[in-house]
Amino acid sequence: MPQPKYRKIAVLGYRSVGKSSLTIQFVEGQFVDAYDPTIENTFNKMVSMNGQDFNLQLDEYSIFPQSHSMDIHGYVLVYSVTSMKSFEVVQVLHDKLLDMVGKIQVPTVLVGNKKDLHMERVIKPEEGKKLADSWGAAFMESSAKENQTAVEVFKRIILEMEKADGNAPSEEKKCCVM
Ligand SMILES: Nc1nc2c(ncn2[C@@H]2O[C@H](COP(=O)(O)OP(=O)(O)OP(=O)(O)O)[C@@H](O)[C@H]2O)c(=O)[nH]1
Repeated sequence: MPQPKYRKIAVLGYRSVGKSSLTIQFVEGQFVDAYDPTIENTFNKMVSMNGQDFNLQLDEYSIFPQSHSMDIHGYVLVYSVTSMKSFEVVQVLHDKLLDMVGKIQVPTVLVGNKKDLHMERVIKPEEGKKLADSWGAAFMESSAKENQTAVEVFKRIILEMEKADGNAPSEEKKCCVM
């Protein structure tokens, strides 16, 4: 068994889009209904994907992570499908982070969260997909109420980081959360 790979992932987005909820759903398997504003928070989780263990550090930020940016391996950029403002903010964040890392592409998953709130939706899936395509990033919609979509988000960013390392998958990878 190869050594676990340590991977640091930044979860970024406008306030109240569900960064904490998605991360907690992935790490602890539960949905927290209360809103507890976070400025910065860190979680750790071991995940196994296709025979490789990943020791994930998940850093959630509501402000831009100026000083920590250099050692981040992948970005989960979150907006809420119910908030136009959050969709605008995620574009600003993406521009800023490319400027900061000085690359034209970094492993990124764009996530449209709160997809369960059908009546309040203002951003269509196609709009999110189009934006992610323009970045060369992956796109997903999620609901932090469903464990499966939260797991998919983090499975996807692992895949994007592996691709950036030249480890493109030959087939659909299996992911199991430990
Ligand atoms: N219906 C629904 N509510 C959600 C979802 N994700 C988060 N929420 C709710 O939205 C509110 C904000 O969620 P948080 O996870 O605290 O959002 P955040 O992005 O971490 O917020 P900040 O800490 O301010 O940056 C909470 O009341 C959550 O319960 C979702 O997918 N669906």
